[in-house]
Amino acid sequence: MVKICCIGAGYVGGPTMAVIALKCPSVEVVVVDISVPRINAWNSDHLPIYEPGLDEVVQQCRGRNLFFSTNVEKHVSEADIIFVSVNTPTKTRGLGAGKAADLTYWESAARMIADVAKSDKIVVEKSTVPVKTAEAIEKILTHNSKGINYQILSNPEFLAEGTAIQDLLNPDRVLIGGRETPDGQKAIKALKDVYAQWVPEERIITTNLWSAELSKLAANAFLAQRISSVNAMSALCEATGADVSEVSYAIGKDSRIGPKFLNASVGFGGSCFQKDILNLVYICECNGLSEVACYWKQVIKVNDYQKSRFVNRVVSSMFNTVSGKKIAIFGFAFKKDTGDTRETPAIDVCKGLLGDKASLSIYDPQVTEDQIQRDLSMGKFDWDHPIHLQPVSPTSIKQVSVVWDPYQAARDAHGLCILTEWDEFKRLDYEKIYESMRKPAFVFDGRNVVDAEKLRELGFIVYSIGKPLDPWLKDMPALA
Ligand SMILES: NC(=O)C1=CN([C@@H]2O[C@H](COP(=O)(O)OP(=O)(O)OC[C@H]3O[C@@H](n4cnc5c(N)ncnc54)[C@H](O)[C@@H]3O)[C@@H](O)[C@H]2O)C=CC1
Ligand SMILES: O=C(O)[C@H]1O[C@H](OP(=O)(O)OP(=O)(O)OC[C@H]2O[C@@H](n3ccc(=O)[nH]c3=O)[C@H](O)[C@@H]2O)[C@H](O)[C@@H](O)[C@@H]1O
Repeated sequence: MVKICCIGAGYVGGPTMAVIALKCPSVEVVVVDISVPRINAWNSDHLPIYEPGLDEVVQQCRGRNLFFSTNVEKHVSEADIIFVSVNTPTKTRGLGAGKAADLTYWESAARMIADVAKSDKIVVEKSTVPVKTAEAIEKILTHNSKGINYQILSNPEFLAEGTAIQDLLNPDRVLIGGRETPDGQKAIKALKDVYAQWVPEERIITTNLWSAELSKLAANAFLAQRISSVNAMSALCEATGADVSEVSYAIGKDSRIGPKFLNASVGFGGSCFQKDILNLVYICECNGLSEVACYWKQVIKVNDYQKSRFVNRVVSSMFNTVSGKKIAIFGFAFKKDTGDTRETPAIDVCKGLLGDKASLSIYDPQVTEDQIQRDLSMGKFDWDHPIHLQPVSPTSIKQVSVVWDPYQAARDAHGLCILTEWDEFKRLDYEKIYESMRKPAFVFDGRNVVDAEKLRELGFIVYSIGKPLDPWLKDMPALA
């Protein structure tokens, strides 16, 4: 029986291994982590992450050929294939701070593998890493290899949160990079055999190591660039009276452009887009490609611009001050169908409003008060370290309350900001919400989920990203 061990039971390690276990009943899969609470949660009825369809997959396989354990060394030493899916945050100190990937967790995992391995191993990079990481890992593993043969493969993950199970069951492609030696090719085949149990052969792409590593960074950079492009257009739409949804539809009909990923928003979030682009920028700079670095940096600058543009709209529309005013925040997760708040645009928007002394009442169906308070008090990039290394108990911010009911969040509020596109926000009783709010009542839709015209008929003043402006807002221009 092939034995797989995955180091890192997070958003990638957990779902990915669950699907491998589901589709490969003859493979034993053990997911290990240094975080005891995380592993306990994986072994309970309340999984540590919210992902549609995940519970069912885990229920089918757990205890059969899928196991979760904190006994990292035992399972690593017994495995034939070791996936490494640990955090690769942005460095906050020292060389490359604010840009380069922090490979502390990767390096410690590699050193541990070297310490405990007693047989040949295929080590698979599942985390997103800088190009040439495999070379560094190879050095760590082979430096004191005790005659063990290590093959390093790059097998980046392309799943998106909220659709992870569907993405894993039916991926556009699986990418495997390896050495072009006979041993390297043998290792590629071993991993390919695992995926080939359910992924059609033509969707399994094999490349050299550096192409696979770079393809992951490039894919995220291209995706994020698309959002920054449409968000940049949204600003121009507001200035000219064009409607960004109509523009997106019209350009998306061109088969060379395509319709996906063209939704204007308050900005992209998530644990990876910003981190991976910063990493790409750093690699370009290290290779003397400053023009290329500047090009990609602009994607993040436009994203930051979009978030501050939104805050400025809120403040300027409400007579240039939100001091002491209650603002309801609908949605805190970085996108719908996930409880993940890493790098969510809601953090920057809330901080911007708090900076203008607003008092916030936040509702998100999947995010807890503790998480929101942590996010609003954590330093930049701190969120991407293992949970036991994050700041412990944040001092809670008094102007922030978190409620489990959107109607309660909106009661007596002057304005309402929609920051996540949860489907339920489309179905709320906005008449009831309007009645309970202070007047004039404002809605700032950062995701274009509500029907602005209907809300205007109810009496709201509505701002929708990239849409023709409400006459009220036209008179109150917001400069970012
Ligand atoms: N979240 C996502 O949707 C995607 C993430 N990625 C990449 O995958 C990697 C992992 O991301 P996530 O799963 O989101 O992170 P995560 O933070 O959810 O999970 C990482 C886990 O690794 C554990 N860990 C860290 N060092 C360890 C060690 N030495 N031994 C054992 N466990 C250790 C942590 O305790 C944590 O539970 C990152 O490089 C990320 O860029 C790639 C594609 C999608
Ligand atoms: O490397 C990663 O971590 C992953 O990053 C993204 O996945 P994810 O961040 O989970 O979610 P996306 O659906 O890509 O959304 C990212 C952000 O962009 C925003 N977005 C997305 C699409 C769009 O049209 N407009 C828009 O503002 C979302 O609301 C969200 O805040 C990529 O889509 C995955 O392929 C990749 O594996």
